[in-house]
Amino acid sequence: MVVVVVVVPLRDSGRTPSMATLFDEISQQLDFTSCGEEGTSSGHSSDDCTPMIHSPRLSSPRLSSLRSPRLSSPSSGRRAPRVQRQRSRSNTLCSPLQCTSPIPYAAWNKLRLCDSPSTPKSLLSKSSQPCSSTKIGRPKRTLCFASASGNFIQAPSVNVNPFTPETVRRSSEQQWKDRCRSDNDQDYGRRLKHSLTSSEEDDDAFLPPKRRAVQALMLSRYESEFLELECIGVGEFGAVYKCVKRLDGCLYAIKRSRQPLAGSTNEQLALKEVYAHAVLGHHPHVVRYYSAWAEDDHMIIQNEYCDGGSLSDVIATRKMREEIFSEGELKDLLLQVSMGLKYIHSAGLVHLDIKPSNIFICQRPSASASGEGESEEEDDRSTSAGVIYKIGDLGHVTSSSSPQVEEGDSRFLAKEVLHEDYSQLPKADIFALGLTILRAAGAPPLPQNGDEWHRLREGKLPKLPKELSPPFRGLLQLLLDPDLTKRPSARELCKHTVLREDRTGRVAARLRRELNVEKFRTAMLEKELQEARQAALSPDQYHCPGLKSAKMGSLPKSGRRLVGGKAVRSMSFGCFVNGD
Ligand SMILES: Nc1ncnc2c1ncn2[C@@H]1O[C@H](COP(=O)(O)OP(=O)(O)OP(=O)(O)O)[C@@H](O)[C@H]1O
Ligand SMILES: [Mg+2]
Repeated sequence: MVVVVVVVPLRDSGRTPSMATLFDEISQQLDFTSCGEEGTSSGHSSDDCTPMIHSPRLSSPRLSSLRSPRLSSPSSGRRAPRVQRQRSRSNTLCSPLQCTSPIPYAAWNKLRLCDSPSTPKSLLSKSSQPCSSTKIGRPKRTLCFASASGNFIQAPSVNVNPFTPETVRRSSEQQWKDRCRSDNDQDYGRRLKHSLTSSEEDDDAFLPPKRRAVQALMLSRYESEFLELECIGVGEFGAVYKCVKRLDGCLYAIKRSRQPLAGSTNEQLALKEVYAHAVLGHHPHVVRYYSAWAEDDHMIIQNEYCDGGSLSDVIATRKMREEIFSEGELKDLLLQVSMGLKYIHSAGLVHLDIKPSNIFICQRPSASASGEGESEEEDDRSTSAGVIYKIGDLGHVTSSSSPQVEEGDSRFLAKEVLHEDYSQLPKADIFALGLTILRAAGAPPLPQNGDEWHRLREGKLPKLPKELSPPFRGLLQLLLDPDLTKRPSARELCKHTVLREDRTGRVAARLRRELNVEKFRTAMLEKELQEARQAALSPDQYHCPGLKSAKMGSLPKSGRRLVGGKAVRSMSFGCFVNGD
């Protein structure tokens, strides 16, 4: 246990020191040498104290002129002074180099002494507990920050992701408890007592309602980390920008919510999107997520940039050129999106906003498109059409077991969702996927309501510019079946023969090639073996260091290659025939 005693030598000023003078004196004695940690205990992120990442490049007129006015104004009008204010505050409180002037009394007035044996660093880890509740043997003194109202400011708490398996488990446990509570009032008191004594804290820590609102605690990370190139799309929720990350030089799609977040339903949507991305991890057919943060009361999500735009863009372009997707392309599209959906559904989630503008295209396979999340169905994807379809815009994702449904686009909405039947939500994604394929096949724009809307939900397919083969049409019909139990699951679609027949041909060709290579390799080994046997039978004819081993029935050592032994090659023995 270390007790830090601050000795304040009072100057002989000829007057009794006031509290203000005392604070000024103390502030000159204290040395804030670790701004990263102490700074955060004040409720700011470590970004508040980052003079070392302040690059002169960022403030150069050339780059600032490249920044889009969309993100830097008009909001920057509000943001700039705030950033300035935070910088100056952090300089005063944090930077060891810039702590030359005394800390103003106003700032020190916000410092309270409270009872805790913690250092500022350990305070961070205990930030969820109020200072007064810290259990200690005897009073110790340390510094906490207090807000203007006199309340202690705790380090930012952590949001609860409702989609993690642990949260889902706890959430359904809680639901079960609630059900039991209403079923059996007599039992209620006993269980309440039990839950209070045993698991109340745990539940509090895991249940979503207490999640913290998104706060703009940070500086403009967007501007300092990214160079905006262009706006690539505007959706209902946000605008999406193509950006280069200054550090790694790679392209990203950065989505920024259009409306301020705090307390709005947009905030819930934004959080849902982030939660879902974070839980889903990487899959070749789901747009990859890198990071998310709040800035100026707007959510910013950094995603993989898909260079082919959205399926909706491609449908529009093709329509203009009077081109339509071939049946092979449509099958490929259906198969790839089914793989993405299979992955999402297997994580216990549903997308609920599948439509062409939420399916993205990568022309060139990126690192994330190869190797990660591969399953047995995808091993020959590289030989298929050459584009990768990815499911994006996870703003409506919800858990299939305890759904909180925010209906997606009504044009793609399954009827059962409208009727609030959430018993088989994955099948709503399948229905929306069926309509998406029909749009790609050239179906006219879908209605938002009315008779035509209902006709589609009765399983009546629209007229297409080019007839599809009966098996494929039959499959699409199944995806739109009014009886949701008849719709195939994403898993079944991934294995469906109609979608797999092309693949089967490709796999057969690849297997034939591999078989030929293996046959050739076997022939070479047989030849090698035969010659080794011959050498063993007539040892006088051979003088070879590997002969001994050849006699013992194995290949001559000198004939073996240490590197590339399995590669197909012309064979040569490194031995000499007597007399040569
Ligand atoms: N990762 C990406 N790569 C390339 N383009 C993208 C990407 N993400 C979004 N876009 C473009 O931005 C548009 C809007 O994106 P997104 O669907 O994520 O926003 P949204 O506001 O949730 O849309 P909505 O709610 O209307 O579906 C897309 O249709 C697409 O054109
Ligand atoms: Mg969208």
